[in-house]
Amino acid sequence: MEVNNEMILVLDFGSQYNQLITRRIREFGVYSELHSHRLTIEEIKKMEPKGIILSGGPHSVYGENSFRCDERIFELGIPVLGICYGMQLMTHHFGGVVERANQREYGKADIHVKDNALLFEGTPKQQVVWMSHSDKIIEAPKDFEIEATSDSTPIAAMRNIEKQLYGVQFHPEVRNTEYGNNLLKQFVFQACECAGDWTMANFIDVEVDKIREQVGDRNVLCALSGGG
Ligand SMILES: NC(=O)CC[C@H](N)C(=O)O
Repeated sequence: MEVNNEMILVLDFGSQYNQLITRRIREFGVYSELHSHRLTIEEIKKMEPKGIILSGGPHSVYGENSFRCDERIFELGIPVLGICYGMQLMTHHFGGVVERANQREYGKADIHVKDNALLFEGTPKQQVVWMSHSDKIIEAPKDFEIEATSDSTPIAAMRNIEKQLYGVQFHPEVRNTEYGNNLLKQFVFQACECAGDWTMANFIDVEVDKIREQVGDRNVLCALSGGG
């Protein structure tokens, strides 16, 4: 049986919304896994992800013990989307400026989207997103374009076209972000060029085939039900 191996890797920096990211992507028909930010570059390469998402997280990029990932992921030639803390980490790595703020922005915000913003294709110029952050980016790194702004967060989304890097300060995985699903779909299908023919059903079929090989036809039901 033909198996679709495409996978979007989500690196976990500790946000409470992280399971939702993989859940949404699986709902689009693309397999996605959540893994620790501590994965080594070798482990990541072995997984052959079609794209990588850096999640949000409670830390500040300037903290001494803040979670980090192997920054060589930015050089793999694979599209990367940074969400909130993930975007701040990307900014910090590429020499942009993240401002440490004491005031927290939590709740809905209106953003204004620039023309030709890939992740926002097909959605209105003015849209509502869900923000949950204190720090914010006040200077995008060199070669990054600002794709969306809001009154309180001037760099709400950014992109480096050549390196296929994307960042959003808000949370597209949360339902309160009006076009969040659309944004994740754009990343998965346009930026990462996934085919999206994965379903839970063919995943189970593959497992069944593997079990059948091991235990033979007659015992496969038994093995599946966990009985003996
Ligand atoms: N939700 C997040 O990822 C927050 C990022 C960072 N800790 C901030 O406060 O801005």
